[in-house]
Amino acid sequence: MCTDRDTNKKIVIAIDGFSSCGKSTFAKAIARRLGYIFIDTGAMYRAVTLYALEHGAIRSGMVDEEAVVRLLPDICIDFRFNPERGASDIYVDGDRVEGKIRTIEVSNCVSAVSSICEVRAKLVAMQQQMGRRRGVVMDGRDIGTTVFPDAELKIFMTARPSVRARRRYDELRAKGDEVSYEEILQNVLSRDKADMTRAISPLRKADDAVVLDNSCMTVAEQMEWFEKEFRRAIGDGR
Ligand SMILES: Nc1ncnc2c1ncn2[C@@H]1O[C@H](COP(=O)(O)OP(=O)(O)O)[C@@H](O)[C@H]1O
Ligand SMILES: Nc1ccn([C@@H]2O[C@H](COP(=O)(O)OP(=O)(O)O)[C@@H](O)[C@H]2O)c(=O)n1
Repeated sequence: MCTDRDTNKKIVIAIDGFSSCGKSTFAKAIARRLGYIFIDTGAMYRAVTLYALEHGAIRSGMVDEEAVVRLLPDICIDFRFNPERGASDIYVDGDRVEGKIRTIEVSNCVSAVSSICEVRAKLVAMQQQMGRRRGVVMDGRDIGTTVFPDAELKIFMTARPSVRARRRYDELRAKGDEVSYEEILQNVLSRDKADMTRAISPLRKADDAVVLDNSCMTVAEQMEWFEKEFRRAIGDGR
């Protein structure tokens, strides 16, 4: 284990990777371990998508990019710490939307919304502002490449698509969502493709990121792996 002395040096930890591989779960556990702030940037793209759905900028699954851009100045996003969850919940215009942003309807439109240049510019600026004092763990698709290219520790997460789809399926079914495994797998695969091939800040491993494939790892095993990487990042040779 690292000592308190080690953790005094606050760094930025960037976690990027494919959809549903456990980025937020891992990032949250790291933030708790270090007393850092955890920021789920995917939740921000999902919140914009939900707002667009609720304000007519997405109809029958078709995203009207110009309409989304027109709505952008009105979308007020913030995070508030929820002691019950031990993490922050996301709010839009003062409403807690945590439960509404993880539906399959939002998942099916979010990659199209996140490819819009103006959306990325607004959210990246907010993310950079939130991490300006360091001491943050941020997860997403472009944290190590675009948001914090100077992050001291960059982790690129992956897991087999079937494993990722199964995890997300189990999670949604446990919440009572009537989804099929096949529909979740298709969503995971199509989002990966869209996120990797978009023009602006596509999903890719930063050259200096370390890869974590957690297909066969428990969260506890991931934390053991993390301790070593963290010590390396803060320059503690033990
Ligand atoms: N190492 C793991 N082993 C098994 N299930 C996991 C693991 N990490 C995360 N999960 C589960 O997988 C699902 C997706 O995790 P999440 O952190 O939301 O992924 P992401 O942020 O990459 O979309 C959640 O239900 C979570 O509890
Ligand atoms: N930094 C980020 C984070 C998410 N996103 C987009 O937002 C979507 C949802 O992100 P997420 O992290 O909630 O996705 P899951 O891995 O939880 O399914 C992704 O599929 C991307 O299209 C992004 O473009 N850049």
